Amino acid sequence: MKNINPTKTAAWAALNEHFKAISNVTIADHFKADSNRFNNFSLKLNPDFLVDFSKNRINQETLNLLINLAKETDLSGAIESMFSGEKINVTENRAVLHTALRNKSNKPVLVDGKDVMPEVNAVLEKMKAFCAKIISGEWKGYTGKEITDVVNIGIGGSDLGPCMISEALAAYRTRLTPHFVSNVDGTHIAETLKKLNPETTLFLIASKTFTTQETMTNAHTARDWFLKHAGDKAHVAKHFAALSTNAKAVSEFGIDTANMFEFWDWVGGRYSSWSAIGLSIALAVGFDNFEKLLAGAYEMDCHFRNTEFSKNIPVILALIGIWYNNFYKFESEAILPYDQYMYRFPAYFQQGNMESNGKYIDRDGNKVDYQTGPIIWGEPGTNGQHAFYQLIHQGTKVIPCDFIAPAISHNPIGDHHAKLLSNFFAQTEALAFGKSKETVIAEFEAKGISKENYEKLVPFKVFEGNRPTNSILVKKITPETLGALIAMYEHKIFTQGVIMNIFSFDQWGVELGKQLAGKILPELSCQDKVTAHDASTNGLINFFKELNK
Ligand SMILES: O=P(O)(O)OC[C@H]1O[C@@H](O)[C@H](O)[C@@H](O)[C@@H]1O
Repeated sequence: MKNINPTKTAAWAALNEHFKAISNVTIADHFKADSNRFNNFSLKLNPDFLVDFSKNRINQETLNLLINLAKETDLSGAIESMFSGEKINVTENRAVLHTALRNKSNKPVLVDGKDVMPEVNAVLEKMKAFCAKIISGEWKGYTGKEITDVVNIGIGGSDLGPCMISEALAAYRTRLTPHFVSNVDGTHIAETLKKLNPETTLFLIASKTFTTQETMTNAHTARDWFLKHAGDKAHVAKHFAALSTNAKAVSEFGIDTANMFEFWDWVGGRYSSWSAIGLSIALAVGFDNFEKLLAGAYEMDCHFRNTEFSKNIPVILALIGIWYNNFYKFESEAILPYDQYMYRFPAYFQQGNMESNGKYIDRDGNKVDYQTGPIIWGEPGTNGQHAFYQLIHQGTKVIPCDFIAPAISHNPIGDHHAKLLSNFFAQTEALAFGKSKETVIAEFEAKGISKENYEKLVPFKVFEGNRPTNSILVKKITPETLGALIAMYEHKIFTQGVIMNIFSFDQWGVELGKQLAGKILPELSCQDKVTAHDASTNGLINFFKELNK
């Protein structure tokens, strides 16, 4: 990958000039100027997957210049570097190959001259055989009963993806009930264990490193709970499996390596749901659906790798994001799924995006003087409408939003879905086009309300509009569609990281807190007052100790 400061490119200078010329042009103006705007500013991955980006503050010139930026920063070269297994995660000296995990072409992908596909396929086969045994009931617990519940114990990338995907595909559930324990707060595991019978529970200890404090603490608590009931340590093999890159730590924990599902250091934690970390997904929705998820992601991978930038969905979404974050200085983006099953999707990409691109050091080790990753947040529609959309419509901050919806519901009850989707369509229309003072007045007058009664209310009821959105409308949230959607955001994040000249696949920013927590932990149980920290931290720790006396 070439290290190019995006702000030093000719495209950036041209974008600056273009921004001055266009910043007062509204989304409504853009629609007036182009009667074919919907067709010109929307793309399809396939007949069932549409991305409409027409309700943005862009015109063709904006896109052309942004595409020049992608070309000048060598996005094409970077895409090939990633897919072909180059060690683009430089600070950890690793390749970045979540795409190999769903490489349905099975064409070789080389890391250090060795094809990774045979290992990838072997683990998939092992997962498939394991799922078949557990789901069919052939696998029995220590008292001879079938497994009924699967508890994934992991955190971050070893939790958010498995949980989000298992929930998003809940309509495809097998007979197994999945549970997810992540927080080191004892409440999380305690409340989960209350619902479980040790005779019929399978624990998956999901940790790339198998050293993460939260996960190992929860794993030990789960094992103690299990052994309290089962007694004999020999029974652990029937009830614990590990998903990890660290075979040594797995066997030290006491899990038979026959029950270990391996992945590799070239799979980033937040990109690992496609690997053995996805075992809880495969158990929850069936291995065939897990494979369909991979196939959907592969479709998006091929689109991303082979499509020219002007028609490339993740690239276009990434460029629009850069445009807002850097030129308009809009700081956050909301992801708003109009699908209840997808309720964890925003949280998933909060990690996906913010842990990947929340960085102020560029690939040369210098502090950047431009914006890198945005703040990502969101909730499912329509709940958000009755909570925070007020600010999106009339606040002083502009928040570009992605609206995501399926045309067909898994639960077609009465007119629920029509109502849901009418809101989905209405919101992006309202955000883009708003409501003028004239319309507000006309509405009052149509109701026969006198001017002196409505006059003071008018400013509050005006919506200035011009709030940007993307709409992603798919036929149904199937495993394939979900796989494609996830891969779409992954590649958007990758594209932004490449252009912003940062390393998207490390996460050094999470280390300092862990390091300090490690120092503080023994201080919490010692008798003496602590004095080693700043006045605030000392004061807080000492007050905590007092409260615990
Ligand atoms: O899978 P592991 O090794 O337990 O790591 C879990 C998480 O640990 C966090 O510290 C990292 O920031 C995440 O990226 C990672 O997903």
